[in-house]
Amino acid sequence: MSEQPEHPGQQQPATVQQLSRQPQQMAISASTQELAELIDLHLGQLRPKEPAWRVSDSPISGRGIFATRDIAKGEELFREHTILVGPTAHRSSKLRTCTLCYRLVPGQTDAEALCPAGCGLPVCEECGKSPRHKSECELFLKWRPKQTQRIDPRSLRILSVVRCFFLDEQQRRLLYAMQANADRYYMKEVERAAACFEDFPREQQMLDFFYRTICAFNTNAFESRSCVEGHEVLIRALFPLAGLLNHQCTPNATHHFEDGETIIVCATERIPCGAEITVSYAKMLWSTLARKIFLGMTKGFMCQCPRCQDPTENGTYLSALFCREQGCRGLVIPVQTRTLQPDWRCLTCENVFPHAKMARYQDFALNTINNRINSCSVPDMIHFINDLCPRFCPPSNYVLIEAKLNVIWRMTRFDTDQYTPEEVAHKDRYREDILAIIHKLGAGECTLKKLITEEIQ
Ligand SMILES: C[S@@+](CC[C@H](N)C(=O)[O-])C[C@H]1O[C@@H](n2cnc3c(N)ncnc32)[C@H](O)[C@@H]1O
Repeated sequence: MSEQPEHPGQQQPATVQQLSRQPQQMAISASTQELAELIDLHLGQLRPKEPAWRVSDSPISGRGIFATRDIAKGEELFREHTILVGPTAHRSSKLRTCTLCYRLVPGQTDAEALCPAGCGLPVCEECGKSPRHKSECELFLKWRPKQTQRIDPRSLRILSVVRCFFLDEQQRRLLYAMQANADRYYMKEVERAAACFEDFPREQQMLDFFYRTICAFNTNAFESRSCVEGHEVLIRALFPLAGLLNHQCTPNATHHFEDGETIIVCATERIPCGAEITVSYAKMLWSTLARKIFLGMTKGFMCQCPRCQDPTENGTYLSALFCREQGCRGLVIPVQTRTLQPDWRCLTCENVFPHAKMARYQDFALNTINNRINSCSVPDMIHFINDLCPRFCPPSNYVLIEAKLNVIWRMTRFDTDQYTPEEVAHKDRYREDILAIIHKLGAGECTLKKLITEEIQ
């Protein structure tokens, strides 16, 4: 459920193997009814008097959220505070960010940003005096951090998990009522954190508690990007209600963050009474195979939604590649929809091609276009999209669409006035192309549409 998933790539054999083993789910300690009650308590004042939704068992998977009346397009469905949150602590992020208010801590060095008590957590002067930091500081001090002059991303990342210590009884029940897909690999996060302390807890019960929390994070968490005093903050957060939203590739709802710790879910389409409310965990414009690989690898399921079952993807042909038969430049699309290694058929000459061959063409397009995205200026990118790509990639193919999106982002977010009128006209045309795809997919007022029409930044 992350905001900007990384591209899953295509057809590495390991991926296919990984996908064939479904993750085991850890025991869930509450019935759907109990879960619904715990969620009501968790929402507190944010629970509307008459919610437009209810929690119930889902035909898609496990539990889900359903409309209790007709919901209008664009309507806000709910807003919710997180129960567990902390910095993602990616190496690329600014680590000198206060762990409570997320402001950049003044100073030039890590040492200046770290809590003077030696707990190893960056914290601003004000938050350093708060009872919340005091309890976290005491716990980290007890474990004896090895690094006291440098911020260690491994110990910073475990903070969101360690915060499960400070949940009250009711919140713990809620945490244990959330789905948690097990994967022994997740234990690595605990091991990496343990290496940062002299006395990290070793008791099995404690390690199990951390492990389950990490599994709940990896199954349900949102990675939110927000802007605090002009600097970008990346945090991962668990929202028990939003975490119940199941996935559809063309969903009827979307989310955004008010601040990193509050999520807002809105309808992108009219949702009839009784329908399940869904969001997308993958990028809207990826091809079906790219989405399948990503969802299989990160969430352990194969989506069976209507879009996944339509080889034309509502006539968008996001997967299409060129036919390489002599004299034919028809569009080739995957035939079967329930496999990761479909046959592909040309819509013009009707020849059928094995997946391995088409996967090579797709990989070539992906790598070539990604290399350009990473190395080209905007004018070069426009020339590449308009004049070179059409030689090897149909205009409908999703990697070419991603390249157009990249040009739009760069032209609207950075140095907006340095482009020629022709370049701006190309950008506007790309935007129209993408809006037409969003329309064909039936994606309504999705976040992507709002982003490219600059309704939101
Ligand atoms: C964030 S949870 C969604 C809520 C979950 N259904 C529950 O009962 O708590 C994500 C998990 O739900 C399941 N899921 C969500 N969407 C799905 C879909 N379209 N098809 C199959 N499983 C899905 C997968 O097991 C996934 O790992």
